[in-house]
Amino acid sequence: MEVSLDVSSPPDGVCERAPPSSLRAHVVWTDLCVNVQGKGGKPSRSILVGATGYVEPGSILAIMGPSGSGKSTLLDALAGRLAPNTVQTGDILLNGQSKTSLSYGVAAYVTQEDVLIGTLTVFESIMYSASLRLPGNITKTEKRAIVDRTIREMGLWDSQNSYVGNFFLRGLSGGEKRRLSIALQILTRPPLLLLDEPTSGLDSAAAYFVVSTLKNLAKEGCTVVSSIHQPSSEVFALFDNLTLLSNGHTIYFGETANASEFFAASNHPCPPLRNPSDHYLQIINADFDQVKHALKNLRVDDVESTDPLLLKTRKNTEEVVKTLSAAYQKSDYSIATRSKITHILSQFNGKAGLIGGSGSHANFIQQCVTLTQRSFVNMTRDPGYYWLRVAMYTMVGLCLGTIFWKVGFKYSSILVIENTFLHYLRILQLKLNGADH
Ligand SMILES: Nc1ncnc2c1ncn2[C@@H]1O[C@H](COP(=O)(O)OP(=O)(O)OP(=O)(O)O)[C@@H](O)[C@H]1O
Repeated sequence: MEVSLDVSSPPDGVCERAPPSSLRAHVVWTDLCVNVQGKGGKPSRSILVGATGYVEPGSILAIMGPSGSGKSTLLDALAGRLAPNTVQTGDILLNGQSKTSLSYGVAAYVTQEDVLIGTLTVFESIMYSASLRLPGNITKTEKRAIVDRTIREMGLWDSQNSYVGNFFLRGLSGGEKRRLSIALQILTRPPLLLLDEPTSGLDSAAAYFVVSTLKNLAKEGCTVVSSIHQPSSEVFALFDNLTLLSNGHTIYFGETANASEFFAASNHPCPPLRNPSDHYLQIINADFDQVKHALKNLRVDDVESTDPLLLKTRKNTEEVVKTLSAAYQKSDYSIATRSKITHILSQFNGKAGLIGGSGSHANFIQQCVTLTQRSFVNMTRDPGYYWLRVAMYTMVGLCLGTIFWKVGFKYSSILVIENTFLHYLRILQLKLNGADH
């Protein structure tokens, strides 16, 4: 996959639109549980168990864990967008107050799937989004500057005139689409930015670039929470805090740099020269049990010599997860997390700390004009959506039109039309009867 990073404008630059201090988001969650209701009398299933943590403006939190460990569930709970078949207990507080729903502009969420319009170029996608979401009172030049800066920040400068792409149209690579999705969300500099696997589909250089950009947004005062799969050691080191989940249980929450101490104290030290994030994930990923089993069946024992963690000496993951989770609950890291939460909440004691979004998006007319324009561009460029329909309706028009061709304007013309229909019906009936026999 080829990505073009605009090295002439490194991400650590512009802070013109950082959220003001009144719009900074301190988020804490305590004893957060999410259960999925069972269908047809089946018991409910826990997908997040007693998660406790915090994230502050200026810092970036990584949510890591094997597939199905509950990363997206935690992000969804923080964003208030859990599925209707789930039940949430525990507290999520935004600036000390219970968060029911977030005001417009407070939080932005980059989902795991890219939701983009394939017929627009990168520039158009960001420009239309800017017209819809930036305040109506900013000038065209300011808007253009914000769009250009966002394109540069996400390393999309060289491909700004490329189409996003769809079934009919070859467009951006998967990584570029991912960066465009992020660009659309950081455009408004939201106080709280949640991202579900923003680096999936990116190579290590592009992943580093994206996370560096997120880190710079955090430095501007944004609160960033991101789930991430298998980061390189350089990318991993960019995160300030880490929450490690396995099967919904918290294995670790705390400073990223302290995780190695915790694992060492729990008899799972990270071997020298190993990427720490790979090490933590290998220990808590039950899929490696199956790898071990499969390799044992294939008698591939010599793999043990290169990676003792994976084969004979590997303990059952379920046991390891239970031990680590219990060790974390009793550890100083868990105590430190709770006392930090108390400290954060004490800042908002008695104060109305719930931030409201700027609410400053384009007015109704501006939205209507932008959406109509975007829809027209989309329709005219999409052969499936527009041109095929034009062809289909022309054909239908011709078929119906020929029935009335030269029938005249007399009363008897109605009979001619009726007879024509009856004639067609008779042919149809005969054909059907013929098919029956
Ligand atoms: N609404 C739901 N209904 C039923 N099961 C759900 C629901 N949401 C999540 N789950 C289940 O909960 C578990 C955790 O899901 P989640 O999407 O949070 O995992 P994840 O760590 O983000 O995984 P991945 O890395 O593969 O995206 C999975 O087993 C998933 O099937």
